[in-house]
Amino acid sequence: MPPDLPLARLPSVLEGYEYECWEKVLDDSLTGGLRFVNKDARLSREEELRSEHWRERVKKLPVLPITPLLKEETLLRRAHHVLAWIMHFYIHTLPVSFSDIHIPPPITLPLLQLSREMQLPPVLTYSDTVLYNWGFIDPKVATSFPSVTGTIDPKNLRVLTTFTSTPSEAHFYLVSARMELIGVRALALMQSTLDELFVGDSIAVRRITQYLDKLGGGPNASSLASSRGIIGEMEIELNDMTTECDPRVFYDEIRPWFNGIDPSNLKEGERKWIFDGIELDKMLEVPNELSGPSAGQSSIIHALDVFLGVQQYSHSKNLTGQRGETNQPSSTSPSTQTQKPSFLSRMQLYMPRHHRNFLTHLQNQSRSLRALVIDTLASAGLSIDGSPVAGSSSSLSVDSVDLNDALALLHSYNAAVMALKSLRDSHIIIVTKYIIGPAARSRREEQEKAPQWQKVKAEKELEEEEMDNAPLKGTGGTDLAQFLKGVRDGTRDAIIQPS
Ligand code: HEM
Repeated sequence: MPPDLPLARLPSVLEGYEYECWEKVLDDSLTGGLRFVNKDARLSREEELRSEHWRERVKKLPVLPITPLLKEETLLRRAHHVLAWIMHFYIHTLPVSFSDIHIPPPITLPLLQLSREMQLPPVLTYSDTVLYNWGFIDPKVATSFPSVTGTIDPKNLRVLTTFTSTPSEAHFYLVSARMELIGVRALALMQSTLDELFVGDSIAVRRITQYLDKLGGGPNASSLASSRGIIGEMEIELNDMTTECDPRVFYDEIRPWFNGIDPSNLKEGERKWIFDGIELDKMLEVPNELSGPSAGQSSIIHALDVFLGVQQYSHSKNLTGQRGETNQPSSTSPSTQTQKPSFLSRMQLYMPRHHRNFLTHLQNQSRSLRALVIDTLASAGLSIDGSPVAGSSSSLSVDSVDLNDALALLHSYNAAVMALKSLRDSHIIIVTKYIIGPAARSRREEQEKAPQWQKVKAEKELEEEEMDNAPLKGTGGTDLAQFLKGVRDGTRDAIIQPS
């Protein structure tokens, strides 16, 4: 989460350019009751006209330069937020037709230029829907907290922009935002652990054990503020999704607005997105990453994976999220010939650039936590099952660690890994409730409506899909159930077991 409050509005005029017109068009999309359009949408004539009128206004916006926005990161973030929301509203309110979707130059040019500057795709991302999409309910209470993200009261957050103005949508973003806030404390513990790893002596081992207990609710966590640890707190927050986000509203009304496309692999019936006016700026390239937002683009859980040395099990390089793959550590997977980027590396493209850099920095640490655990066990005379263990760089020299200290470190480390696995268990339950279940319901309803000859065909298709490992797609085009279970099971496999 950014330590600064996200900008709720661009300045009306900046260096003589009126950015207020972008904000106004976004305001009107929010208050104008624009409806999502697909082949089943039944819009009244009045709704059609309203939506058409709004899109005409978008087309007539002036093409504004982004130079005045470059002087502050918060301006860039707000501008990306505003233009990406307008673009999704624009695309998803267009009448159904067979022709390509044309995004008008007043959106194309500044959005592509901003995205180039920010190294983000020109599409709605998790940072637009969560990281930079909040304000305080009560600014007075907020200012009584120091301006450090870890101390923001999660109950004092409100959402700035939604597609549907439903409480379900606001809650959907707020749960993620609160998880990010909890995660800020995890980042602080990671930092302290990295410092101790540098020292690497027996005192460092004891301190790291305590940090891990705070993170994962390990054996000594009962004496701490939260016996579930920080990862456990994140899981509790995730489970709070069900209190105010209605799965039906989420699946039918909210999620469709997030839809992006994979330009290199359009699905049947999907329309190409053409960025009109792109040729006017020679520096711009036709975008090839246009998936919609997904919490898979959050860096906090990936950071936990990398920090715990779990990612080579949970997110092997071969795990692309595409159909029919297994989640094996990359060195042992039979499918090394795959050219597709891994899920993790694709999602990183949608993260703010400094989040991406942070993950790379974590990954490139010469001293890893997992290696410390293994080396500490070795120094206490314990070995690990079987041949060399992935994650042991053996660059540490941990001398004469007491057996009890080594075991305490091991148990705390394993508890943190299991806490992450448990978080993923809960996530799978949530995804089942919010996507897999409703998708099955909607397929059944479609089938019931269909004439008899189509029913026979649909039944066959359903059977094929079952056999093909439930190939329901996630936001980022992942093969959902199989992918998420692979990540969860991979996390569990990272447990260290001394022989
Ligand atoms: C209704 C709530 C949620 C739904 C329906 C949902 C759905 C999904 C889906 C479909 C994926 C697969 C990747 C993709 O195709 O985008 C995914 C992955 C992921 N989601 Fe969620 N998600 C929800 C809430 C959250 C929250 C609140 C977080 C935490 C910030 C989160 C974190 C992740 C992560 C880290 C992944 C990558 C897989 C992994 O590392 O385990 N999700 N989610």
